[in-house]
Amino acid sequence: MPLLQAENLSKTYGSKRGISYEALHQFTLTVQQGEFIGIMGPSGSGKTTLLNLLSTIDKPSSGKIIIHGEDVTSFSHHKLAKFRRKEMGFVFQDFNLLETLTIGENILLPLTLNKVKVKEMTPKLHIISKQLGIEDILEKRIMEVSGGQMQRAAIARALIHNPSIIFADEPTGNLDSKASLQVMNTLSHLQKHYETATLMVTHDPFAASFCQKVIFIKDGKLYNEIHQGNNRQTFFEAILNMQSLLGGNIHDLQTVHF
Ligand SMILES: Nc1ncnc2c1ncn2[C@@H]1O[C@H](COP(=O)(O)OP(=O)(O)OP(=O)(O)O)[C@@H](O)[C@H]1O
Repeated sequence: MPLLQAENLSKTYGSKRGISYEALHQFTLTVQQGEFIGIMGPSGSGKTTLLNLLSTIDKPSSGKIIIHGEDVTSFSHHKLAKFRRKEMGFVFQDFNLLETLTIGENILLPLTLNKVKVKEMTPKLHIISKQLGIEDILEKRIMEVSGGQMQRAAIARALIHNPSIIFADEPTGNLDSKASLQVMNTLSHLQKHYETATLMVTHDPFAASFCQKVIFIKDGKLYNEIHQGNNRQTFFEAILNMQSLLGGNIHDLQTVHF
């Protein structure tokens, strides 16, 4: 059974003046356990809309989302919130870490919200922070660490409760190329290690080259999908080609060191 199945998802946004806009049209997608999928497409093509629907943050206008065999579109608000806390992890472009907490306390948040006992939390924090190379900064606050360290802390927070799926929205959007490489290396290594499916929206072909598969969206519909195969450099070039077919951004054609 697939981990997630989205069937004929459509989303129409309405405005107060009565003008409506269909951002996503009958979109179908299957995600297997542990799969790492990139979502790309021109600005306004519907990527964030799709991520918000699949992560149950927003409701589709029509269509179904089945996760672990359950139709989550029929869940109550309360049941969805609980389901998200248990099954999902989130990584954002601007890290979304709380300034008043230390890095360690930020990473522990999902366990705190799930009411896990303190004595169970400590070993989990130790393991995940070591895997991400941030065990020395757990006592520090957000202002005292680099962007790359913040994003690695956010990845630790997304993984610490062993979710079945991570949703990442432009995780390298605020990072320089060295930090992007570190973040993508650790994210792809750990999602494999924990068999956590990962859906990542990105404009960055270098980040996308770490995925097993990239789907391209145009005008709210699936345009194409390409698979990594064995060579990340070749996959990166295939992503660039697809982006130029779609009218990609010239800034994406940067020099990348593999
Ligand atoms: N709340 C909303 N109300 C009305 N229209 C919206 C709303 N959210 C998004 N849209 C429209 O839906 C379309 C898809 O938006 P979406 O944010 O999903 O695109 P995107 O591919 O993520 O774009 P970007 O790469 O620029 O972030 C756009 O035309 C956008 O203007």
